[in-house]
Amino acid sequence: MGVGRRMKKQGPPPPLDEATISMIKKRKAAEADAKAEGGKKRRKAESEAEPETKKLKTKKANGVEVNGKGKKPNGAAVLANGSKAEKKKKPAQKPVEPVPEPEEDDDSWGSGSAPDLDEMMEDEFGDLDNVSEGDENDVEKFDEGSVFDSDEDDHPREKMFSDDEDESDAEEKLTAANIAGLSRKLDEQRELEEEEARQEIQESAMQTNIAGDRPDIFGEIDAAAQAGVAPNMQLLRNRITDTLRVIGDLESLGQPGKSRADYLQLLLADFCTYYGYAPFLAEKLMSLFTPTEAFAFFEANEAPRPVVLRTNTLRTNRRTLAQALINRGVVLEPVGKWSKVGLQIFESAVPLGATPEYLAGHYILQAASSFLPVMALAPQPGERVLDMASAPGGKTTYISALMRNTGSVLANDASKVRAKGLIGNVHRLGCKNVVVCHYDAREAFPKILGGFDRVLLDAPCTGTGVISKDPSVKTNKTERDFLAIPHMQKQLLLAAIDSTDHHSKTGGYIVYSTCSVTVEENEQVVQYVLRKRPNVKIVDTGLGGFGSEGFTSYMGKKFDEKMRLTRRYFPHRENVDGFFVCKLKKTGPSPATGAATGSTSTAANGSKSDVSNVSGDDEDVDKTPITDNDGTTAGEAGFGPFNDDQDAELIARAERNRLRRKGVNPKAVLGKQAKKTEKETVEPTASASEKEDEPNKDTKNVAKESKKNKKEKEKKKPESHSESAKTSSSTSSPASKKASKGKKGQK
Ligand SMILES: C[S@@+](CC[C@H](N)C(=O)[O-])C[C@H]1O[C@@H](n2cnc3c(N)ncnc32)[C@H](O)[C@@H]1O
Repeated sequence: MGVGRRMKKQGPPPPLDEATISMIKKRKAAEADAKAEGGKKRRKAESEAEPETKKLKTKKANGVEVNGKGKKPNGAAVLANGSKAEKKKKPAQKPVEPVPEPEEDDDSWGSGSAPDLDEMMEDEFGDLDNVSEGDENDVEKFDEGSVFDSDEDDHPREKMFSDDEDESDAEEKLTAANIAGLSRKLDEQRELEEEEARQEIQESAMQTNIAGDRPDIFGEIDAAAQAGVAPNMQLLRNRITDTLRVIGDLESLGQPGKSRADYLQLLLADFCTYYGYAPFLAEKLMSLFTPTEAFAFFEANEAPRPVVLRTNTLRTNRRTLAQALINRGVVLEPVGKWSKVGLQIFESAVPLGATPEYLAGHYILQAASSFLPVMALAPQPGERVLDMASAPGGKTTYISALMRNTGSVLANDASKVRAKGLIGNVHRLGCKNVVVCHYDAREAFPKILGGFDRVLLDAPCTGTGVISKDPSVKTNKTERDFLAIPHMQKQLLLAAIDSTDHHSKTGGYIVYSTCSVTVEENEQVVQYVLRKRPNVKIVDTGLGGFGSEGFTSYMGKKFDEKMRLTRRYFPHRENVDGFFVCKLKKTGPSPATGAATGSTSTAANGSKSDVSNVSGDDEDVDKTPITDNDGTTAGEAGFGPFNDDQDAELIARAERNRLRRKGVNPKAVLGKQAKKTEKETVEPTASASEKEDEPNKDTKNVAKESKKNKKEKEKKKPESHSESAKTSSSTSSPASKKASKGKKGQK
């Protein structure tokens, strides 16, 4: 694994890793000091403290509650004892928190207020303990502050993260091996930073002509162009930094006759050459930032984001998983306080996609930013959730885990091939509440099914937030893509809204997300649906202060004021993939624009939903195939309507296999069944009418009466006899058929 680059600082602030590494470093140094003081001294201190320790040990070993945190298993006590010394260092080791958690009073550590025993025992995994040990207050506070819907306080909330909680404060400690690994990585990183600093000094030495002078940057370009040589990348980079400096102080550094626009144009051209972007895309991306920040963004796109995995709480918990992976030589850390299930990987001696834990579904490799839409969705146990564009299922399986395998998740993806990968993940991670289908979501929802409590639309997008993963985005997207893809996103989001049950007691929420940073695919899409669907409003994502606010204006366009409640994430700011998350609350039924097709939909709870067919919207739906981030085209894998015959054959085969597994001969059972069915289809009307007649004697009497009348009529009209006999034979039972045959024979 290319650790060096992953460990690299990627612009201020780098929340995912730096703070924790220095914390580990400090801890290691403190441990080394302690060691140097000598084992004897420590042993002496320990033997002095033994009576106290023993008491605590015995208490824990017996499962006695400590500070109301609930019983602990016997095995935990030994480790708890072992980690005592480190816990006392905790106040000095407080890591940077990208998302402040309301229940944690960080200042209390510094202000000298005495933390209680459990606080003393907290470490990086300490965020898990409060919940797992049944401290409901802390859980509720966490949920309100960082995950749950802002306006859901009326509803008693289920604790969302208890599944991923760990019990033993002792096991909170990373092993010595992990600490050593992290420390080694830190040393490497320090060397790398020193090298970078040396290079920067060299660079600035080369730029001596800048200081006080007005650098002739444009002249340099002309000279290079005249010489007809390929640009020297180092010089190009220098010119970028020079240009930025001039733009920052145009008055004293700008060339006479050159405007800010000239310098920006030059900067854009240099960005394109240096980083290899199509000019229109570089311009689009540049327009999101100040020139200096744009540089940081382009720079961050050149380095991979940290490798992160999500603990599958349906199978294990984060501490157990961390320990198992550490034992396999993986160097890791919790991803940050904002997530209780993420682990950031620094180094691994084994392929992370092939460990026994991976194969057993204990985790999924998933970008940190893609946790966020699911956290914003905040699915509740027992709900009906639709994941509209779900393959390969990173978010679906997280939804399923948060719902603790209850309720139902309909995981849809237009691509059949990708849906297969999704099925693989669903099985591996043990998600039993997921149903997979592959429709074009614009057509299928809510037409086929609607009335969901929550809908996630993690929309197909241009992928401008994940350029570090897929650099081809720099050149393979056209200006047309930035019209066609937002168009599709709008249609999908309308479908998502119309598929949501505004009456839902627990939900009525829609989360829209993309891994793109352009305004066209984010704020503009949301603004469009707000106009088309006045029955939705933007609500707080519940993701706290992590990320930046969405734009309320862009290039002269004004957006809804609440757009600031949406969240943007950038590689250079949060050190995660570029991402956009918006949460909407449905407040009333959608306008019935579906009248064009006259369709009504079935709600996920079986009732008829307030359908409004998206295709009935007053816009044309552009069905041009759109390429996904991975280069495949949605629906290219033969997406189409269900094939009933094919399905029947598949169902029959599955049934035969099921019987064989049970040791039953399918021919015997199915043969009998087939005969029975055949029999029933020959005489369906008679038997059905018999059954219908049974409960009501009056009906029987009426039937007898009418038979009598018929017979009388037949006697009166012998010429019509043969006809009525035909009719009766087609609807009567075999017995009556025999009788009628007999009569005929008699005749
Ligand atoms: C960003 S990816 C989804 C990633 C997924 N949510 C996850 O977390 O693993 C977008 C997905 O949308 C699917 N897609 C594209 N057009 C679609 C459509 N019209 N209806 C449903 N899905 C579509 C693509 O096949 C692709 O898998």
